[in-house]
Amino acid sequence: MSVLTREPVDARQHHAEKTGRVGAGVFSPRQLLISLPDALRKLDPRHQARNPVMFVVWVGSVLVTVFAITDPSVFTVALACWLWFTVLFANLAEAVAEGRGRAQAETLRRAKRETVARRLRDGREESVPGAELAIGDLVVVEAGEVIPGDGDVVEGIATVDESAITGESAPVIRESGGDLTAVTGGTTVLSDRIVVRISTRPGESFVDRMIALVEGAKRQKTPNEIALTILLSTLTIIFLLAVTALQPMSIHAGAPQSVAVLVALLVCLIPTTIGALLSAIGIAGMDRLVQRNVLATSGRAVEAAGDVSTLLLDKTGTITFGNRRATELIPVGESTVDELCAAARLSSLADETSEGRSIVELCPGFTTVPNAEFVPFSAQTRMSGVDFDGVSVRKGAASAVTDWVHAHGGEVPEAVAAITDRVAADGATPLVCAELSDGVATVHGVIRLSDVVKPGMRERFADLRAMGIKTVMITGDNPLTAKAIAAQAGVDDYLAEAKPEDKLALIRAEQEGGRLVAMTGDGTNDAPALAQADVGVAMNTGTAAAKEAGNMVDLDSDPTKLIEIVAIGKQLLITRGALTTFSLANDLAKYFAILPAMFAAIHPALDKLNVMGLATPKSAILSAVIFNALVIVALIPLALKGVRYRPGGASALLRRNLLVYGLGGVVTPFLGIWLIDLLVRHIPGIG
Ligand SMILES: Nc1ncnc2c1ncn2[C@@H]1O[C@H](COP(=O)(O)OP(=O)(O)OP(=O)(O)O)[C@@H](O)[C@H]1O
Ligand SMILES: [K+]
Ligand SMILES: [Mg+2]
Repeated sequence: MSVLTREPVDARQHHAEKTGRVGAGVFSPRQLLISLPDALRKLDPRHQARNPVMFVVWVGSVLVTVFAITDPSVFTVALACWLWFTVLFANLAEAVAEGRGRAQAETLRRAKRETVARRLRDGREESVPGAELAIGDLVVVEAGEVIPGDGDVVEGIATVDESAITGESAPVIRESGGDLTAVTGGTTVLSDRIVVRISTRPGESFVDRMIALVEGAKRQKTPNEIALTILLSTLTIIFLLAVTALQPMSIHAGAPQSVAVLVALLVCLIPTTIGALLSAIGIAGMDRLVQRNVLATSGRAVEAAGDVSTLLLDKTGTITFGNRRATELIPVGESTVDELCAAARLSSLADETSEGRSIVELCPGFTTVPNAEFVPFSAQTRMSGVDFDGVSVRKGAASAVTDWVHAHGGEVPEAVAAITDRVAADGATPLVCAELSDGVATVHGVIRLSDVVKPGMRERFADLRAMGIKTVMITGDNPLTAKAIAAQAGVDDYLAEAKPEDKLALIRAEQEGGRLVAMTGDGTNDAPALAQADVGVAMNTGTAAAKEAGNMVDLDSDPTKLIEIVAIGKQLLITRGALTTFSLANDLAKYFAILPAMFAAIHPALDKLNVMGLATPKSAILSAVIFNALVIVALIPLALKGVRYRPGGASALLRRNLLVYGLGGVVTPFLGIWLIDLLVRHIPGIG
């Protein structure tokens, strides 16, 4: 089964082409033009009110426009225009960011086809529209048919084409039992026949939620965004008070200022750059995840990913390929290979897990057991088997079967421990097979389940270590196997014989230390832990319960995707920080442009502050406002693409960004305003 392998780079590019998803870094000026109508629509004050900083600019624009109409001059008209441009450019940033998601939503809508479902009722089949299915309904889907809704396969095995949602053309296998049961409405069955139990209401399906997500329809401010908005609003209020207080002082000094000039000063002082780009940065972060085939249900999860310090991965199917197969039978004591084979086969006849199926394949034969009562595998008991005619057969983890044999008064031969240790030391999983008949419990032998560590794991975990993230492997498997696989894969730590509640407890313990925990998983038994983790990434191949519990789904079902998710989260936080720094720093130069201009008439000494040698007070003020607006457009590409993130020490990164964006923020406006002034001074009535 190559279902879980991925050829990352080529496949993703191919995917981007196929689904029309634009690469995250690509930004073309054309997008600005396309998004213009949306940006104009966002001039609606109800929309502006959501962003306090830009709302102040909006109100200022209205005020200056009123003066430009009642008492027109070249200066006030130009000022009014550029104030409106400032608001428009901020809208444009958001509209461009949203526009990218809309293209993706369009592709997804195509996956939402009208379907006719073959519903099973009392053993009979009836045709109903896909939109009328209810949770719990059973539907039959055969080769060539579209799956009518999200659900879990409860019967059969089939290959499914999921390219409509993942963009990946290679078919995937979906089967009942085990951790590959989830199917998505809108995908197509390619071969065989499956029965699916519907798990979501129509209109709330996975594809519906994906569409809402990429369109940003349900986008809510994240906690960090809210905190930053409060900070920016506070600064805005302070500057508003300062500028208002300036007027009585100016009047007292004999140089009353026009409302237009006061508005210009205020707009230049308040943090408009970050205010304009904040929401675009958040949307772009989500978008970068979608580009990598990860869907997050909340922006909060993306942010948390940037601060994660511990990563929990399960072993089977995550670090290893997970298609554990029986490869060897080792009888012990009196038992022969044939006896072990027969017992192993019996205990696996109704075992729907891939392990169980592989045992039946390894031990062919015809067995019919009337009145058999099958005992399915559970992560709690770590055993599976069958009871019939007073005979019980069990196979399972060595410790579990040993306990079972002891409980029935039997003895486990000493050879068993040596064999299981040997098998486990290779990183394989030993299952012990035992039988209880006529009140006597006997061990038949050991089954070796082989599994292989995915390639490249060691390097990826080393990357995580460089990012300061600890990796912990958690597995239900025995300590020896766990140790062997942990060493092969290069994780920092491991927890063996973990039951679902142990996974949950481990996450809680890490979180108590104030650490943010990320976890990937696919099984129903992973669901509680996925829900508890700050970042819970469910594999798309996993069960519906796992996908419901987590706050992200990886369509590629690549557990190491978490490395990219963390990088995207970090990039989001860094971009926001860098542009905030730049925004606050670049307001500084504007004091030097505007304050001397305002008071040059009464305090000629202030002209010393006019270090840029700006032509006239009007040209100085207008140039500052124009620069303030243009810098927003200039930074849209950076806001969308994100500041580059390289794994490394956090303090080195902080120092570098302070230097680049802090110092850059101070210097750029001096240059920019000076250049704009060179042009503006030629406008009659200004220069
Ligand atoms: N079908 C099965 N029948 C009987 N025993 C099984 C079966 N599948 C697994 N086991 C035993 O139960 C143990 C626990 O399985 P479980 O699925 O909880 O964890 P795991 O798959 O080994 O690890 P992970 O948590 O990494 O997926 C296995 O290590 C194995 O010894
Ligand atoms: K500003
Ligand atoms: Mg498992």
